[in-house]
Amino acid sequence: MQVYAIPMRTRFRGITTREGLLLDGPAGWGEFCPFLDYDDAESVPWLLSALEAAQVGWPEPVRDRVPVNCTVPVVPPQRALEIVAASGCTTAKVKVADPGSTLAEDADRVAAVREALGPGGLIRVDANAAWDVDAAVPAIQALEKAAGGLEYVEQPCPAVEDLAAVRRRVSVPIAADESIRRAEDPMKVAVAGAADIAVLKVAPLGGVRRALAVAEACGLPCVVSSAVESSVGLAAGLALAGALPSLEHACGLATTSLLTADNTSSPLVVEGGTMAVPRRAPVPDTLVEADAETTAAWLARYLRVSSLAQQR
Ligand SMILES: O=C(O)CCC(=O)C1=CC=C[C@@H](O)[C@@H]1C(=O)O
Ligand SMILES: [Mg+2]
Repeated sequence: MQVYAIPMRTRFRGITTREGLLLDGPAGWGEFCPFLDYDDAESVPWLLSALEAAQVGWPEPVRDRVPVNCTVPVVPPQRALEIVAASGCTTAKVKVADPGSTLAEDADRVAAVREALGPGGLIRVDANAAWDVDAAVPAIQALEKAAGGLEYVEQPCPAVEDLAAVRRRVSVPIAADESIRRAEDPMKVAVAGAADIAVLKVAPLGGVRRALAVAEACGLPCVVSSAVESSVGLAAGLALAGALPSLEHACGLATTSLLTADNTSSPLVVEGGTMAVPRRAPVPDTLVEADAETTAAWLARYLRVSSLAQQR
């Protein structure tokens, strides 16, 4: 068992260092890396996902490569343009509605992304549930105009009912993310007519097989998105994207670009806007080791969550 701490290139999801615990078994390596604001109960599916990778392995894929989007954090327009241009991707996801960014700054960021992609590229935005319905509608309309069209808007509001209300008032498709990965019942989204697309994150959903079951039950087109894991954990996201019966949208799996280093000398890389579907996770032979205090905290978290998982 190994604990890592990798500095990030820029602040993303409120963090500047990505930490996690790597564990291995007969099937290979898994990554247990719930964000620090997840409590022990919410961390159980993250552990189940890591154990699936280490002890069981993943279902057979139905494709060898998957299309991926590049991810644009809350950065100035010129930096956003550089990120997209360097990515080789034709789809970009832009973080918006961050406390540190105004709607005007978000609009400038998506306009710069459109300049980098050209008219044929696809732009999606992610508000991470920051708006209420009355703020979401005009904000989405403004961002759609600035972007010259949006593929979809991810989680504009917290509640499923609000997603449904926004969906009735805007022409941009709605993707559900937090309503899937942090929900007691991920199916509620489809039942409420709240989204056009389901965003699946393999770790919070408890592994590839559990995520495939959610995809089948919700009956929506799916996008697989990472939890900004190192390549060890990212492999599970690619395995999920590789095993989905249908895949109509680029996946948010090009996120090792947000990290300053990786835990392996065989990182999972983007080539021509796509990534290969691995059969096993890469071996962590270049671990970015965490300090003693961080290591002890993660080992203690692992033991607490393991105990909870065994009680299920
Ligand atoms: O989907 C992507 O392009 C990259 C992953 C990504 O956006 C996220 C990863 C983890 C948590 C969030 O910050 C964010 C998301 O909400 O999808
Ligand atoms: Mg999201």
